[in-house]
Amino acid sequence: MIELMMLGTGSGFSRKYYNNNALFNLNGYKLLVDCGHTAHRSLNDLGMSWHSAIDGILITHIHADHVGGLEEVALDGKYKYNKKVDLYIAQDLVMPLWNNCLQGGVCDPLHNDLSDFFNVKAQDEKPFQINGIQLALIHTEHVPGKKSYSVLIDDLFFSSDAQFDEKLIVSMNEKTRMLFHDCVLDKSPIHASIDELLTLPYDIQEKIWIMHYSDHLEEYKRNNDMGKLKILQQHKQYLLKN
Ligand SMILES: Nc1ccn([C@@H]2O[C@@H]3COP(=O)(O)O[C@H]3[C@H]2O)c(=O)n1
Ligand SMILES: [Zn+2]
Ligand SMILES: [Zn+2]
Repeated sequence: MIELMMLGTGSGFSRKYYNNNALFNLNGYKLLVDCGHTAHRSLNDLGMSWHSAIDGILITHIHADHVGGLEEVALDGKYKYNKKVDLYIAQDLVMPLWNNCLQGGVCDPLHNDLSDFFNVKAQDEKPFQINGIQLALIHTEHVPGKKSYSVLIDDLFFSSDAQFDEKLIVSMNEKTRMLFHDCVLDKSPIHASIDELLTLPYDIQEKIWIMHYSDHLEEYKRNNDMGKLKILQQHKQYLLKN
């Protein structure tokens, strides 16, 4: 069984839709894909809290809309709930996450390693399993020179933040049933844009759910053709597989 609830569907600096963070239920294991700085407010809006709502977190890359909520999980986990969640992350992001992001906020003389706060499950790009469901990280281009990953979850593709890569989308279309893709409404050198996604044939567009969009989505939709693309909505529960 796979369910999805987006804690947010907004672009990096969205005020309206919160950070693009995805709460998957994988046969009962609750995996949060990316934990940005709005994740806790979003959970609170739903009457939930990270310590009961999350078993593990997967991080795709180091931008605040994807990692900004981790400090609370680390500190609250250690000092309030005595709970360490699993942390799935590409091997080559472990040091950047610790050195350039979390260490300053959470370290003290007794706790100076990511594993003091999380059950770190570093991954390469080989498939791995969570609760009987296969996942794999796929290195994708986002900011030039900065490591970033998309994720395959069973027969679902989740881009996180990625440039438009037609070859990758075509190959993922063959392998997967649904594609969740970031989509900016203006041009961007680091994210797929709606104009780029609309160059894809209709049979591929039909399988794409856009996310990580700008706050003026509704206005854009009223005035522009969105082809066959579907819009992934914040706080809506999707049953993706029985
Ligand atoms: N080279 C870059 C790097 C970052 N950015 C902006 O910063 C945001 C960080 O989160 P994001 O969701 O990846 O979106 C990025 C851009 O808005 C950008 O516009 N150009
Ligand atoms: Zn982002
Ligand atoms: Zn990003």
